[in-house]
Amino acid sequence: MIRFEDVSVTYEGAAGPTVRGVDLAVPEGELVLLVGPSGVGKSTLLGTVSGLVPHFTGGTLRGRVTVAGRDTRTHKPRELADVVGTVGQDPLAHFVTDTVEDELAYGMESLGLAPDVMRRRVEETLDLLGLAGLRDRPIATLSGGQRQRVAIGSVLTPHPRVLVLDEPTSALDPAAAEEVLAVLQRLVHDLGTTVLMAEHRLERVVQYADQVLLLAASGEPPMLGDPADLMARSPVYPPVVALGRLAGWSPLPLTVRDARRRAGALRDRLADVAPRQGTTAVRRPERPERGSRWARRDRTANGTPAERAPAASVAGLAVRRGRVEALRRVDLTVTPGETVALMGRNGAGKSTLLATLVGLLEPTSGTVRVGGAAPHRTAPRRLIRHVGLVPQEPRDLLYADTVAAECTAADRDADAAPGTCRALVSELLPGIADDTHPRDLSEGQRLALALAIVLTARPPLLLLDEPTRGLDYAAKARLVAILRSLAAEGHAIVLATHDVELAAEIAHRVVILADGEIVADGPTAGVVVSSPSFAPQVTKILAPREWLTVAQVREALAAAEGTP
Ligand SMILES: Nc1ncnc2c1ncn2[C@@H]1O[C@H](COP(=O)(O)OP(=O)(O)OP(=O)(O)O)[C@@H](O)[C@H]1O
Ligand SMILES: Nc1ncnc2c1ncn2[C@@H]1O[C@H](COP(=O)(O)OP(=O)(O)OP(=O)(O)O)[C@@H](O)[C@H]1O
Repeated sequence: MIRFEDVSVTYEGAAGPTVRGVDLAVPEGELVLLVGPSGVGKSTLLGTVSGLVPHFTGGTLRGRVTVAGRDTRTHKPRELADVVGTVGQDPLAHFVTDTVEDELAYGMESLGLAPDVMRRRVEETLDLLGLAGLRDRPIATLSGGQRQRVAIGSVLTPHPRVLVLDEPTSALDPAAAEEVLAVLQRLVHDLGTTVLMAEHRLERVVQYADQVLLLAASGEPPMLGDPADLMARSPVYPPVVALGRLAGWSPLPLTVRDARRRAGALRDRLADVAPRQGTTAVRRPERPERGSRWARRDRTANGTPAERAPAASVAGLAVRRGRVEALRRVDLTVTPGETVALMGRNGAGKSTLLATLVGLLEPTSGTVRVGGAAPHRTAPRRLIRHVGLVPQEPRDLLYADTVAAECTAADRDADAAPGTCRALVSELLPGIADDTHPRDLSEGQRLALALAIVLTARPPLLLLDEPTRGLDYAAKARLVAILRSLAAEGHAIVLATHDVELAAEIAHRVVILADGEIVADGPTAGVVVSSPSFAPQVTKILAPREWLTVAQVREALAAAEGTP
């Protein structure tokens, strides 16, 4: 259905091709999962199928890509619209109309479908993706995950034969992600739709893949094959595979269910060991990790010793956004050194709470204090000494023309030593060039830059909205290390996330929001272990014992082998 014939893409100014030697075919009626580290060229390869590369991105495409027999170089994206539906990483860039219902109908209108067909498909899609309650809403008022659902819905309604999806579940809550993947699988099985999808959170998707297309390193030819075979050699793999590799299981299980069946012997080996809380950040580190730039200072960002006064306190908070009561009766205290994961369904109010803590929204009632000040009444230049937010859309933070200029501005705004921000970028994700336009960065690279800009000011309260969108496992591990040493130094961290694996690794505490209210608040293991949606893979595999991460299991096995 999709044919790549000796394809390579070289962007202007790049030393060599970003993707090279792609010569393979994606068969009709299969779901093929594109896997690889951040910045390796996954979006680029997807773009050659939808025609966005090189028509919109620039660069040179060599070789030939055909979709249902049409050459994507000689057909403009809109001439492919009847066969290919594309969802990019940034849903906002994709919307053409103002409301949910119009957006779902738009693609069909441009293809000239009959009004009754359009009507029926819009209704079907609203139900399928849980959007019925939002049908009249202006898109501008939707939460991140709600937008992503609309973007997916809008490409489903015309029933294209091929779907090209770039991280379609990155902003979705765990249950919504499962629903969307089940819908896609049904299209593949029942209608013979062909799906080519890139995704970093392999724990969510690998079990749905008929084949995996692995881009292991930039410029290396990709490999197409059986998911379990390729997971055995891939540099990126989900926790279930990490556990399988650790335990020496072959073939590697890709689902929690398969892993549970194999886990008997592993459970026996772990029977006499209690999960140590120290491997995850559940127990606060007693001293900063050595060797990290983050640990060099033993005082908080504003130069005072870490104090025990709360980094943030919220009492009786309500926030109304238009017609929506986004938060109600919220009480929350975050102390220095504590990492809190804010979880909950799409639209539950997580971003609203972060925006209120950073003064972007005003409380409708109740009080919010950050470092003793009311954020919405504090001047931004003063506020950055207390609190910093990495927004869900890192783009919102980026204004300059180059990575270097962004970093210079960040150093200046934060009164940090020149080079501070740039060093952070390299620490998070090596290999980002100084003169790159932030627009041309890959999603993961852009997040690394936004994060570095905020961290430059070393705010005592650090807020992160979906910080692992677009990050591969290695970048995520580096982020975890950085956040842990910040917490150890006394920074308070609140992260809104759908990434249950991240919460298990790093959070001392999990707060679950539902419909604007806090419905659970407690130590991570206690909150996530009993939840089918929020439990990480290792927990599900080794239940009823409270193991959370592969790192915990690895440490326990090493200790058990070390003892006679
Ligand atoms: N329009 C462009 N002009 C120049 N360079 C680009 C452009 N688009 C992407 N690049 C570069 O090409 C490389 C691959 O980017 P791409 O977005 O394809 O990676 P990716 O594998 O999708 O990454 P991620 O997982 O972070 O989304 C990156 O180094 C990026 O900076
Ligand atoms: N500008 C706005 N006007 C009206 N309603 C809004 C506006 N922004 C957000 N909302 C609504 O407020 C509610 C909370 O949104 P919020 O973005 O805080 O959710 P969230 O938990 O961060 O969701 P997600 O996981 O999808 O990012 C949602 O129902 C959303 O549709």
